[in-house]
Parts: sequence; structure tokens; C-alpha cells
Amino acid sequence: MTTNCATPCSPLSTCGLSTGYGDHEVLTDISLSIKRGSFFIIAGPNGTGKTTLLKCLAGLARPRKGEVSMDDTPLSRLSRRELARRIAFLPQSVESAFTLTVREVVLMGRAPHLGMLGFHKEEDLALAEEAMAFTDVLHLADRSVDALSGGEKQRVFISRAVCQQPEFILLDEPTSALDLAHQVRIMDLMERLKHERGTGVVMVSHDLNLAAMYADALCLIHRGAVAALGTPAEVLEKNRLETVYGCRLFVEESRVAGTLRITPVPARVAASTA
Ligand SMILES: Nc1ncnc2c1ncn2[C@@H]1O[C@H](COP(=O)(O)OP(=O)(O)OP(=O)(O)O)[C@@H](O)[C@H]1O
Repeated sequence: MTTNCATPCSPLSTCGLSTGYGDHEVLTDISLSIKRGSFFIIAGPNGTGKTTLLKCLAGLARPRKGEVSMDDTPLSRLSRRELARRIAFLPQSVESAFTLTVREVVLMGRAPHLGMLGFHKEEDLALAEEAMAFTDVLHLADRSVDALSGGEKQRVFISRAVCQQPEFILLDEPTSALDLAHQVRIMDLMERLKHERGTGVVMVSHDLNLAAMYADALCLIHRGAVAALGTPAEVLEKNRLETVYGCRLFVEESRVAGTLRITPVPARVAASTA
């Protein structure tokens, strides 16, 4: 992980990336490098450009300045199919207006790998079974996705991404609607993906405590720029976080994993301790 654009052959990287919508510049001069087999978390206040950055990393939004590259090849030079083989993107909410079964949705992950006629081979079916087993949705294989709970659906779409066999999986707030058990389950799954398959996991998350426990690298975005980049212990510094988030915070070492734990301080408590 580095902010130096000159670093040779960085797996998934941005160099001097700036972009925006209309007259509104959202991201300014973002340079970062994300390794395969690492868990990279992007955090920061609302509206600060995290989703826009993730879309640029997925090749779904174009930089106005600078570029996003994979192994030093700009994403703009890769075909849609090539991009889909190498990068899986899970947006904040996935439309599931389709009445497909879980197995059919997971098999969609094979689309970028299919031949001219678009038929699934035995190998594709086997990979879908394996992805469903990996994400613990095999028992739901014949159920309609529409009829699943939020947590189950989330695992199905992760399963589709796993079936895609990407080098990088990019997820936008995948735990935001989940209960505590499901949050940890998704994070554990991503950790297994990086360890067992060498996949690079890039996740936008508002949960600094999960980030502290799981991230190899944490990128804090503030007002469209990188406010801090490093290990969670380096980034989660109390004064920096209070400036970026504009609220009082209590930062301590968690007894669970020895990582940092951040607790927002209610106004009435802040007032009484000021
Ligand atoms: N399609 C769009 N058209 C115009 N402006 C947009 C568009 N998408 C996002 N924006 C604006 O760009 C800025 C950054 O949005 P983005 O969704 O990247 O932020 P974010 O950090 O992911 O926010 P959140 O944490 O609330 O999800 C916001 O001001 C947003 O209103």
C-alpha cells in the first residue's frame, strides 16, 4: 500500500484520480494501491466520495484526471468482459426484481467466462455449487431470491461474485443492513476469500470498529481527498477522526482483538465532560 504513483506494477491502483458530477468535483488527486490477497477498507463521512471512488476502481465511473490501473494497464483499455472477469462489484443495494432462484443468480457470475454461445458447462455448474457452499447458501439453491431475508440475499450476491472468480471483489457497505451476527459473518467470509483464494477485497464501510478488526489497510476519505491511509492503528487517531467526522469520539483498545474501538460520545456526555 502506497500513495506513490511511481511504484511499479501495483495490482489495482489509482494515480492522481480526480472526478465528479457536472460542476461538482467529488474526488481530488487520489493515489492508492491495493494488493491482491489484502482487505482494503474505505471509510469516511457521508457524501465524501467513497462510492464514487469504488465505482472508479470497478471501471464503472471514469476519472476526469489521472487513471485507475490494474497491473499497470488502465482499466479504460480493458474490455467490459475482461473487466468483469477480473473485478466483481457489489453495489449498495442490488435490485432483485427478478424471480430467479439462488442457483440461477449465482450462475450469472459465470457470464464473463462463457463461450460464444453462452452455454454453461459442467465446470460452471460445479463452480456455482462451490461458491454457494463457500458462502453458506447451498441449502437455499432452489429458493427464489425474492423470498429471502436481507442477510441471505447479501450472501447470495456475494456468492455470485465468488462464482465470478475475480481477482478483486469490491463491495459498497455490504454490512449496513445486517444484524451483528451477519455483519461478522460477511467480514469473516471476506477474510477467508483473501486468505484461501488470494482475492483482493475492497470494501466501503461506515463501521470503523469492523474496519479496525479486519482491514489490512484503511483509507479515510474526507471532502474527496485521502485524509489518511495506512493500517487501522495508524489511521484511527482520535484527533484526526474528530476533525473528519466533526463529533466527539472515545478511542480505546478493544479487549476482543487488541484493535482500536471507536465510540461516538453523546452530546450530553460531551457537555458534562467538556
Ligand atoms: N449520479 C450522481 N450525480 C450527481 N451527483 C452525485 C451522483 N452520485 C453521487 N453524487 C454526489 O457526489 C458526492 C459523493 O457521493 P458518494 O455517493 O460518492 O459519497 P459517499 O461517500 O459514498 O456517501 P455515503 O456515505 O452517504 O454513501 C455527493 O455529494 C453526492 O451527492
